[in-house]
Amino acid sequence: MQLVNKILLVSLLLVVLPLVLYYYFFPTFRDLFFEQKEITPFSRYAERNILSQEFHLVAPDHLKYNQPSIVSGRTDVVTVTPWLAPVVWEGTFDPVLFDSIYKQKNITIAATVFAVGKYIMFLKEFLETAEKHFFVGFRVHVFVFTDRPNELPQVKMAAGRQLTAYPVPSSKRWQEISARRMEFIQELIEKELHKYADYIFCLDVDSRFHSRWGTESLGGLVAVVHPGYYRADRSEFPYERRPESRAYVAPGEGDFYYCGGAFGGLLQEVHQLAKTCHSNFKADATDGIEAAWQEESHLNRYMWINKPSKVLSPEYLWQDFKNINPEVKIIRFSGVIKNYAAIRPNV
Ligand SMILES: CC(=O)N[C@H]1[C@@H](OP(=O)(O)OP(=O)(O)OC[C@H]2O[C@@H](n3ccc(=O)[nH]c3=O)[C@H](O)[C@@H]2O)O[C@H](CO)[C@H](O)[C@@H]1O
Ligand SMILES: [Mn+2]
Repeated sequence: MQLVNKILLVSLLLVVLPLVLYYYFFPTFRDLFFEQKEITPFSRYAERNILSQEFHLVAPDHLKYNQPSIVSGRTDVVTVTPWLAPVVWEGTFDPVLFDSIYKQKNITIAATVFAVGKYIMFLKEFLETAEKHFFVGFRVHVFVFTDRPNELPQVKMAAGRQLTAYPVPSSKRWQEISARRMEFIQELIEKELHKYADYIFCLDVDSRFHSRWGTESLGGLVAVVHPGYYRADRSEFPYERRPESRAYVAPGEGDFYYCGGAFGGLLQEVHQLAKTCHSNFKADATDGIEAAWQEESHLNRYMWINKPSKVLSPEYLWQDFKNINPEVKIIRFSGVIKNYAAIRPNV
C-alpha cells in the first residue's frame, strides 16, 4: 500500500511539476492564463499617470487667496466655449492658486521654437523674455530647432531651466520651414520628450513675452485664438477652403481661428496633433496641394474635430502692429514687427 502511495505521489509530481514550470517560464501561456492585461482607453496614459496629473487638482492646505465668485467676474468677454472649455483671459484665474497646485505635481514643461536661417536673430529676445515670464519657477526645457547651432545666443537661464539645440536642415522656402515643424515636433516627442516631459508648447520665434504665461495655460489640448480674427465672422476665417485638401473646413463650420504660432498641451495630445497634421500635410503634398496657411490650416482642421480642452485668449499671442482692444487687459506674448522680405529665404 505504501509503495502504491509513493508511486502515485511521484507520478503526480512528474506531471504537475513540468506543467507549473512550463506555465511559469513560457510568457505567452502565462499571460494567457494568469495575467491577461486589461486594455482601457486610458492605457496610453498609464505609464506616467498623466490622466490623474491633469485632472487631480490638489491645492495646499491653508493657502490664502481671494474668494471666488460665480456671479461676478468678467462680463466683457466669453470665458467658456460651447463645449465648456475655459477661455483664459486676465481676471479669470488666480495665478497664486494655479502655481501652488502645479508646484506639487513636479512637472516638466517643454517648449519648441524654430530658428531657421535669419530667424535666429529673434532667438535672444525670445529666450531672455521667456526667462522673465514663461513658467517662472518651473522646470522648463527649451528646444531650438535650427540650421545654425553655432549661432545660439548666450542666455543665462535660471536653475531647472535648460536650452538644447536640435539641428534641422535649411530650406529655400519659408512655407516648408513653417510646415515641417509638425514633423520635427513629432520626432522630438518620440525620441526624447516622452521620457520626462509632461506638457509641451510650440511657439513662433519672432515673438517676445511681455507678462506672465504660466500654469493657467496648462491643459490636455491647448489652442490660442488668433488675434487677427477673434472678432470676425467665421466666413472670414482664412481656413483652407478647397475640399481636395485634408485641411478643408467647410463654410458654416469651424469654432475659432487658432494660431499656428502657439499651441500645446499634454505631451500625448500634442503628439497626436503633430502626427496627424504632419501626415495630412504629406498626403496633401503627394496630391500636389499645399494648404493656404500650411500647418496652421491643418491645425485648425484638427482643432475643429478634436476640441481643445483649454482655449487661450489672444493675450497669449498678440501682434505688435495691432492696436490693443479694450477687452485685452494684458499682453503676454506678441509677434514682433518684421520685414518679411529681409528675413525670409523667399517672398
Ligand atoms: C501668429 C501666428 O499664428 N503666426 C503664423 C503665421 O506667422 P508669421 O507670419 O508670423 O510666420 P513666420 O514668418 O513667423 O513663420 C513661422 C515660424 O517659422 C519659423 N521660421 C520661418 C521662416 C524662416 O525662414 N525661418 C524660421 O525659423 C519661425 O519659428 C517662425 O516664427 O503664419 C505662419 C504661416 O505658416 C505660421 O502659421 C505662423 O505660426
Ligand atoms: Mn511668426
